[in-house]
Amino acid sequence: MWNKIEVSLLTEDPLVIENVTYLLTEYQALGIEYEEIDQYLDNDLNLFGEIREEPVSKPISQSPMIRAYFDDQVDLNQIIEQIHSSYPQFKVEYQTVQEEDWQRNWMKYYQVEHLSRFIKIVPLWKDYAASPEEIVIKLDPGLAFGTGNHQTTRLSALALELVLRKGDRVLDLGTGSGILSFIAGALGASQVWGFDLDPQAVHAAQENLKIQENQALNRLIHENKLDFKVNDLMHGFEDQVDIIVANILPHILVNMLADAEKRLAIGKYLILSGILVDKGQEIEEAMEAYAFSLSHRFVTGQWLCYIYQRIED
Ligand SMILES: C[S@@+](CC[C@H](N)C(=O)[O-])C[C@H]1O[C@@H](n2cnc3c(N)ncnc32)[C@H](O)[C@@H]1O
Repeated sequence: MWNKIEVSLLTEDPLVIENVTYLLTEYQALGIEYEEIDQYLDNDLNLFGEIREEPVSKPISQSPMIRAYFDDQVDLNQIIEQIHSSYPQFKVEYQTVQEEDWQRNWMKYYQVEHLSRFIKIVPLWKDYAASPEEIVIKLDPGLAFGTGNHQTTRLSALALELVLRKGDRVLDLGTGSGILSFIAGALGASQVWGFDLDPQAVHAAQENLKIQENQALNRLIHENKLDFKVNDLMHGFEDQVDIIVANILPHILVNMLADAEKRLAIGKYLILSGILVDKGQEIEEAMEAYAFSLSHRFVTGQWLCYIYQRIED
């Protein structure tokens, strides 16, 4: 087992937290935690050790801190450089932590995620007494993006809950941990394909599939209706589906719209998530070139999720 590197990122600007979280996951962070740090400054320096224009003697409220963990094999300098080039306002510190300490912190951080009234994401090591109408997905959150604690996943899950009908065939692009594929399966999809460009994510999804089966959590999720594989978006995919769900960054999403139009019959749904509010217009303009009409637009915090419905050409 490798040791881990714990990277702490402190900012005075809470609005950039979600963006940086997204970046960190793209750089294969193994886990991400948030904390509100009390700032009691009794001198005239701000969080970054600079002289404040207006001296303060009373405690400054709270500042958000992100703590991300990486394997100590990663190129940390490159990651920090990339973060700083987009978000120079972050103060970054890091230290090496022992594997055991990391595990302990990690397990404390992950809790049951109540994605909706019905959909519950439960960390592998947690017990959860579900009521009969609840859907429980057990995941090992250490494996890939998609633990349920990111707003983009939550919005995609809500969109699936809204439009998925029993027997639907679903394509999940950028499957990560497989979370949306499992949700689709549990909601009654008859066949689910989960694709990801990252082989580690596909491996994680396959491992998480075994967890569902071993725990006999949900008889609707089983090997013969879920298929995970490495693929760039929906390249080479030739089946017709009822729903395509994709929680990926907008500049990647736009590359699959033409294929999505071909694989969805009239009345079927395209769910697009992973879109920062200020990128919404870009997606809406791109969608004008295709035979889709906007059915729903969900917003939470800084994130947007669209449900488009296929219409006649
Ligand atoms: C934000 S995560 C979403 C994970 C999960 N579906 C969820 O909703 O929590 C985005 C995933 O898209 C994958 N990805 C990025 N570019 C891709 C591409 N061109 N084709 C397929 N997957 C891609 C990443 O590897 C990552 O696992």
